[in-house]
Amino acid sequence: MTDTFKFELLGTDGKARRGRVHTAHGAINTPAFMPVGTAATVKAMMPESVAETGAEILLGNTYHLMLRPGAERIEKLGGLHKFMNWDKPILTDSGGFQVMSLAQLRKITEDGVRFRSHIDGAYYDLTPESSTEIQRQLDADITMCFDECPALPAPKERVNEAMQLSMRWARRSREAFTHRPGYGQFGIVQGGTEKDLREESVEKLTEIGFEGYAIGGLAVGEGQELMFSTLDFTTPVMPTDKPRYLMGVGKPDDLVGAVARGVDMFDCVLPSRSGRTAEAWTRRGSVNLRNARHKDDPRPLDENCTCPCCKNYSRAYLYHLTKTKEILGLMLLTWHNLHYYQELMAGMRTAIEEETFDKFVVDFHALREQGDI
Ligand SMILES: Nc1nc2c(CCNCC3CCCCC3)c3[nH]c(NCCc4ccccc4)nc3cc2c(=O)[nH]1
Repeated sequence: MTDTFKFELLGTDGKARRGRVHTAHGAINTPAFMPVGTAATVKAMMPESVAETGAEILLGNTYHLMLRPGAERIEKLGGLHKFMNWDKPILTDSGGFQVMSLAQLRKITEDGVRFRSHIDGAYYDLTPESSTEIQRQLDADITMCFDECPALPAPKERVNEAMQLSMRWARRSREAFTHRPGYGQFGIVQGGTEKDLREESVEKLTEIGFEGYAIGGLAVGEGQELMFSTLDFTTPVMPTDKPRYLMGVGKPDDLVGAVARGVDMFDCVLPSRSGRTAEAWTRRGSVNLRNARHKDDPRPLDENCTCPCCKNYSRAYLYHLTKTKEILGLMLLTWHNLHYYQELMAGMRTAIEEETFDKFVVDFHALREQGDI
């Protein structure tokens, strides 16, 4: 446990960084991948299994939890850590992004967002103040600013409007934040793929001052090349002594490319969601367990993987579980994918420490070109 929120930069290799974030509920080694626990659970996983994969922090979600079971209820029950039996750090997103992607109807005004719940059709409001308060009630170690993330492609004028609104909301979020030892709030850089807008957004957020800075507004349809080129001119102007969190990213090769461009933290539904759609991620690429070619295959998913799925089960068995829609299939594939993502991050942390990150990247891509896995 620690009493102050802080980021230690432990080493660098090129633009790649090795660090450690200290929070009220413990430390997070970076580069870090944060599994997503949308409705206070990482789907198909027990919390102790999530910890066993190596995850040191997971994500909760303001949008889902405010609708059901309600932030007040979770607060009364002792907060999200107790509610979901996870005693390590939790980061909660501010809900704005989920409103735009999930709610039936929504109206954005200067004050915030009014939306209709996708669950019961009732109307709700989310503002920088109410989002920040809900995240406090959830007792999140890391709170995200309330922002507006425009879908891409979008005209520069639209991207600028969303960025300027998000910067005004960032100041309101900061003013509503309750400073407590070990708890931090991250600003979210917006600006689409526009260099000048990204630079202005970083400038405005660092003027307000946060414990960390997220790069939002990406992984929304711009493609990997534009995402990487945006990182190329955004991370260099971000504070070096604070964590950088790229939101919603991503596939394994996205993670490697973004770490190489100076990103420290990531979250994505991909490893858990694809675990439920029978897609397994391995060091040699992805494997679709619905494919009949696995029907008689006695080999594990990945001979080199040490997860319970690869140690004890064959592809033939995983194919069987997939075809029969057995719950164990979801559990094993989710566990494998989260384990693989954590192994990938651990490998990058070691490579940066040993200053062999360039070789890590070469080996990572070479393995994936072999195909036929
Ligand atoms: N505030 C905020 N959040 C963003 C998010 C949500 C990050 N995940 C939260 C997490 C909380 C718990 C519930 C789940 C979500 C993003 N996700 C993506 N791409 C995802 C692209 C993607 C990747 C794989 C599958 C589907 C979609 N771009 C994002 C941009 C922003 C942004 O600017 N502002």
